[in-house]
Amino acid sequence: MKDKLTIIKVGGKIVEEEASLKALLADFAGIGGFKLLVHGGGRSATKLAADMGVETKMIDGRRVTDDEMLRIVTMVYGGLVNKNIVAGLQALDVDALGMTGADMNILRSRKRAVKEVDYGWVGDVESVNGEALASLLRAGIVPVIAPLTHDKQGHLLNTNADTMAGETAKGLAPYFDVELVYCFEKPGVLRDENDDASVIPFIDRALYGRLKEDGVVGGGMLPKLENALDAIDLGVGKVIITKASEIGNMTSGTHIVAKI
Ligand SMILES: Nc1ncnc2c1ncn2[C@@H]1O[C@H](COP(=O)(O)OP(=O)(O)O)[C@@H](O)[C@H]1O
Ligand SMILES: CC(=O)N[C@@H](CCC(=O)OP(=O)(O)O)C(=O)O
Repeated sequence: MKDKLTIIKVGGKIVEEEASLKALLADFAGIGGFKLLVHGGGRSATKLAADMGVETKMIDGRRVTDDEMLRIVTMVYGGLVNKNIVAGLQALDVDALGMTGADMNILRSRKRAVKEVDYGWVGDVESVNGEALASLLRAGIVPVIAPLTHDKQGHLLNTNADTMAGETAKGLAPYFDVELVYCFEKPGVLRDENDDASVIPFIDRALYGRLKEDGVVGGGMLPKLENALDAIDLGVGKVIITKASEIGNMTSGTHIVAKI
């Protein structure tokens, strides 16, 4: 039997506020066994960009990343957000190691081809060095991964943090029994975004198609659900989308399944 590994993805709204991040890190520190954290920080990047007079453009939950925006996201994700999380976890006696996809070549990607949209310096993941991550985990280290990848030609690429989490989970599935938790500020995927009691308990690919068509899910929820469904199809044992305060509770939130 494989050892259990818990992968937590935490995004923008939680990481940008000191109090919610602190609470999340304390809950993460309390998770037993092997664990890994993938973080976003989209909102912090948008804020810094605005302070610098740089406009943000998002399409289907993904950031259009020109030269200037790549510099901003590298500073925010690889620097500010990542290192604050690492310091916070070290204070809780979690032996965290902050990494981007370029470090140890853990996530290599290819610049997204221009079709209807030119996303600029955005990477689609091509390979995950699961072995390197597994050896870090087995050495007692807790990787903290920022949403940046590289193309092995010297370029960093901006990569959606939900994709980073899904790809990391798939890359580690041969080594561990992986549970992937996407956490955010709401209690799960909601039928009515303004009603926290309307959590959809199970979503499979067919239901996702209908929810997207009906406009029930949109924006940042699209990459989350697409990556969650891919992870379930490719060997990840369990995927849930839930509230940040519920990361230790694998029965909460929305469960992503192959078939309802
Ligand atoms: N049906 C839905 N249920 C819950 N959230 C939804 C739904 N549809 C769209 N969303 C939006 O998706 C957002 C989460 O995606 P995102 O902002 O990318 O989060 P994060 O940065 O935490 O990953 C929510 O804040 C919400 O506004
Ligand atoms: C290509 C792309 O969209 N990259 C994302 C990476 C950060 C992210 O996903 O952050 P959250 O999890 O906080 O949304 C972006 O720049 O917004």
